[in-house]
Amino acid sequence: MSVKIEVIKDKILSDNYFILRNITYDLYRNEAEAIRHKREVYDRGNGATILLYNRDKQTVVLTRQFRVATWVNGNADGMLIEACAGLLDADEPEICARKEAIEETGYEVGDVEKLFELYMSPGGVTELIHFYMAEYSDAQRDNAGGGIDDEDIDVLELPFRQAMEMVAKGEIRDGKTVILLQQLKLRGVMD
Ligand SMILES: Nc1nc2c(ncn2[C@@H]2O[C@H](COP(=O)(O)OP(=O)(O)O[C@H]3O[C@H](CO)[C@@H](O)[C@H](O)[C@@H]3O)[C@@H](O)[C@H]2O)c(=O)[nH]1
Ligand SMILES: [Mg+2]
Repeated sequence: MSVKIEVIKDKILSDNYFILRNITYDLYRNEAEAIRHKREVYDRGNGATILLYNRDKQTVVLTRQFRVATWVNGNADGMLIEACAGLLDADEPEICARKEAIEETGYEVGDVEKLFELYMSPGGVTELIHFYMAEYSDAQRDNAGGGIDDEDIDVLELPFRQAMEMVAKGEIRDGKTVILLQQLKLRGVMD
């Protein structure tokens, strides 16, 4: 199948902090007649996320913070449990993952493993997230974590089994975090 796209109009609706665009384009598929689409696209940049796990202790390190986007959409107190993550800004993805681990959880990890890069909400959000995991040890704790600037992040060290139960009960309901926990389960290194 060959696809051709001809952009008719590309308008910035907001560039207040991130960028919201409205793109009008003609989509030609298989030389057929054009279909005209008008779509809003939200560009918040790309990100990296990293799951820290300890095989000996059978634990993972997660974060908990207030997420206003979930609060306006049914999450009563707005608090969300997540693997640590952040926007790339000017960093390479692996550098970003390591930085976020130190800033948010306090752990300075050694080897990190790249899993994959996933679009998280392709209907309208540009974000591509780079996924990593890394083993951590108590000795790698450099600081208490908690984030930078106005971030106010709790660090949670949880038994892996409890984290999986929390997914089943709907207490962990962040997509990237569920994907990472399931990847760890698939490895067979956690009970
Ligand atoms: N002033 C202002 N600050 C903002 C705004 N949006 C975000 N920020 C600030 O920008 C920083 C973003 O923190 P990061 O740790 O880099 O990103 P994140 O919010 O944890 O997560 C991002 O990355 C993940 C992917 O790796 C994503 O899953 C997540 O949706 C998000 O994009 C935070 O200090 C946050 O307060 C905004 O609209 N206005
Ligand atoms: Mg973050």
